[in-house]
Amino acid sequence: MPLSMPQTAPDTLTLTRPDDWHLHLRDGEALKAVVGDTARHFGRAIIMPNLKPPVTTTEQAQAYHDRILAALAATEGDKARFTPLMTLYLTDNTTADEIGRAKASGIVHAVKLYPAGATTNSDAGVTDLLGRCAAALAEMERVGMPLLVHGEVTDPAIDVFDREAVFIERVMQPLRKAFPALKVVFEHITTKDAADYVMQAEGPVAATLTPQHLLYNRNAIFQGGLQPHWYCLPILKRETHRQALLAAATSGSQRFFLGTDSAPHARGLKEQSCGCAGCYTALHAMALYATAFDMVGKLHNLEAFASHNGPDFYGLPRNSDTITLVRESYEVPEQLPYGNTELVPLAAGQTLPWSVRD
Ligand SMILES: NC(=O)N[C@@H](CC(=O)O)C(=O)O
Ligand SMILES: [Zn+2]
Ligand SMILES: [Zn+2]
Repeated sequence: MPLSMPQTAPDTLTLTRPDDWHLHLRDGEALKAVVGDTARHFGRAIIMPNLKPPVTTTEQAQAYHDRILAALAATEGDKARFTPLMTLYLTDNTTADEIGRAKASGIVHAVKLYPAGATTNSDAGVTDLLGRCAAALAEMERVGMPLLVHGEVTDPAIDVFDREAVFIERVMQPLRKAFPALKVVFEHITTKDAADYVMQAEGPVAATLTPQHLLYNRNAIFQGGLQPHWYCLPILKRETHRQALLAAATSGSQRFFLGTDSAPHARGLKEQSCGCAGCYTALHAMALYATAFDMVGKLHNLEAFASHNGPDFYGLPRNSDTITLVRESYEVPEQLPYGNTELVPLAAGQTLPWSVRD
């Protein structure tokens, strides 16, 4: 066989233990229900701060961190192994001092921008980034604290499918011009526009990609009827975007890494007249990502995406142990317990070609 022929895809794949760089764990009973799913396969996760009320101070982040570890200890999870990496929710009132405290804490690893009104629990979000948050951003740039961005404009005149692309010109470019050394992660990108922007931008910019945006296009939301469990924000886009995202994720570029955006909502809150946005993937994220990488013959680039690029960008050590993926079918459960209700995972009832050897 000539050397240039693609290698036959393997049936087992051992990789450095991955991390999840974008995760919603919620709080209380919901937290207890889901934290074990992430801790089973991932070493660390960046914990989103969009609780009610949001996590806006280092003190609140410390308390939330401790609740996560307590919830983990109360499940069968291994407390010593999983590390929650905390974030602060940026508001119009976040001070440079608060950024200093966050940096000094050692447990807060990033600050999250939610444009006000863009997504779940974003009411307290930022109304005017450069106008209101310049002092906080300057301090973040100075101390090397990454800004994580939900990149959608909220202008009602902009079509919901165009909100990410318009965000690049209206917010991302002015932000990066004003703070060129600020580390920025364009979270859960969903368009070719965002993938191209991140690939070509100068300076410390990266992006996370979810399994749903690599595997599905917007047809999934309407397949045979309205499918609320495929509804998340930013919303799934057309097939050309999915292909561009999958190409970026599997390219080997260091700028793209794993962030599930696993976002649990009780079944009843998704299956109602006004359903919540968010897909639950913590349980089977690695099986979903392996399926996506395998589809384009790029399993050999999964380890960089899942386990290397994230810690390298954040300036953290890579994990030292491993997990093993096997080409054995995995049946996604129809539902999972969630406090006194239930949770429907993404692709519930379907069979995936890959699973994690537990
Ligand atoms: N992705 C989602 O659709 N929902 C997230 C919020 C977010 O990440 O935008 C949630 O908290 O439910
Ligand atoms: Zn978001
Ligand atoms: Zn999210």
